[in-house]
Amino acid sequence: MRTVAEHLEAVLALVEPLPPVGTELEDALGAVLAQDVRADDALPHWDCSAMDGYAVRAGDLLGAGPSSPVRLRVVADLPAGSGAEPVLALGSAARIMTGAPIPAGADAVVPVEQSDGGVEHVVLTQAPALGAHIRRAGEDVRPGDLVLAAGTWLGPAQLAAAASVGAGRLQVHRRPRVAVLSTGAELVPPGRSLTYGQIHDSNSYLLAAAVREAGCDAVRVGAVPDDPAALAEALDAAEQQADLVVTSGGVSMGAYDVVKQLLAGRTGIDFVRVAMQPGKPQGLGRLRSGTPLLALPGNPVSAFVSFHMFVRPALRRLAGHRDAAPAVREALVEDAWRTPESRAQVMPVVLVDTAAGDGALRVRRAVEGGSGSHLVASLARAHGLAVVPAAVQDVRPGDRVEVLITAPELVPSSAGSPR
Ligand SMILES: Nc1nc2c(c(=O)[nH]1)N[C@H]1C(S)=C(S)[C@@H](COP(=O)(O)OP(=O)(O)OC[C@H]3O[C@@H](n4cnc5c(N)ncnc54)[C@H](O)[C@@H]3O)O[C@H]1N2
Ligand code: MOO
Repeated sequence: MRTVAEHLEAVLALVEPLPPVGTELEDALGAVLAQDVRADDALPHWDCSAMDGYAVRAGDLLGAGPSSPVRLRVVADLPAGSGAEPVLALGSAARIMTGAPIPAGADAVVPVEQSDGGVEHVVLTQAPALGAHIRRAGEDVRPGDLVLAAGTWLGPAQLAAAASVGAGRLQVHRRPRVAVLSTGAELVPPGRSLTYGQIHDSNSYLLAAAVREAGCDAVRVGAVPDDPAALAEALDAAEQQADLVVTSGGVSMGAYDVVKQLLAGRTGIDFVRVAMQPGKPQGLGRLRSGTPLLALPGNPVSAFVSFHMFVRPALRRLAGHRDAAPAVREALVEDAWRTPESRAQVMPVVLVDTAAGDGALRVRRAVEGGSGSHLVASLARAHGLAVVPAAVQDVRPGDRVEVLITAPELVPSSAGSPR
């Protein structure tokens, strides 16, 4: 048996970041940058006002106050976007709006609230400090600064940073495309009725959705029967249209384990046992045209766990993330359970509110008494997966575990921030 870390390394060796493509900023959400973004210009571009008010020479207002107002001539009106370049002589002011460039000669801004709001002349009742309410050029970014480094994930704030330095198009790693298929003679699509012995295919929905949630495109091929010829045909089609093929089922010891039957003899494909519960049997390798394949076990919880432990990191690497490991959070365990000997255990858990007030995340098993890899409907309750190392045999209340949050939207706000 190989360790989780060894298997993850073997999985990651199958994939590389996808090549860069040019994209409009608008379409780049969730992609990973394949270029550095630098600023040509300073940001702010020039000294500008942080308030709606009057640009002044502070020296004109020494001693100004509510009982000693000072009257200045207003020589310009400067809305944001104004290209005017007035010069303030002694005894003058410019009406200025937030974001407009500070005129030459001005060295402070007095907010409109400290004035009579005059248009030709203004009466000011405040002596501003030198530089008051002026945003300085280059405070945010200096010319030539690195704004976003290659490898950065692009969320809303990152797109705004790119936009602010004028980058309208970006080079990003192409979004991974993943073909998902499940295997099993017993599988029937949801929406159709079952005969005795049949079940509904949930894994192809589970895995396609997990792929999409990870920011990738999924082609859900659906269920393929336990027939090697049919599977060969489906895999040939899948590998032509995908950067990665993910299957579920048919990798264990059964007489009809079709994935293993078809692929076990092929060079470049291995079927291995990973010291992990659930998710012990795993297949991996390259299909005929070199497309990587990850063959996950068919039990739904095993497939879900395998996705988060192995497929998700592979997707992150394909997508261009420098760090393949998704973020984990440390949590305190509330209940107790035994774990299998010498195997890491990945337990579906919920985050709970204990009103302890110490800010720590606390978890309990999502299913009382069980880590059964067939408990697919119960899996829907879980907020995350606690990863218990192989060396641990007993998990006790108060123990610390690492938790991969898988459903942040389900976590009640009283349980603390899941992210
Ligand atoms: N003799 C042994 N039997 C089994 C072993 C073993 O070591 N020796 N390992 C067990 C473990 S652990 C797992 S995990 C499973 C993995 O089996 P397969 O990957 O071959 O999966 P299947 O046999 O095809 O299915 C297992 C289980 O999951 C259900 N299933 C399959 N696909 C779907 C789907 N798309 N949607 C919903 N449910 C699905 C299937 O009906 C089975 O109940 O092997 C153990 N056996
Ligand atoms: O390893 Mo299996 O994945 O326990 O159910």
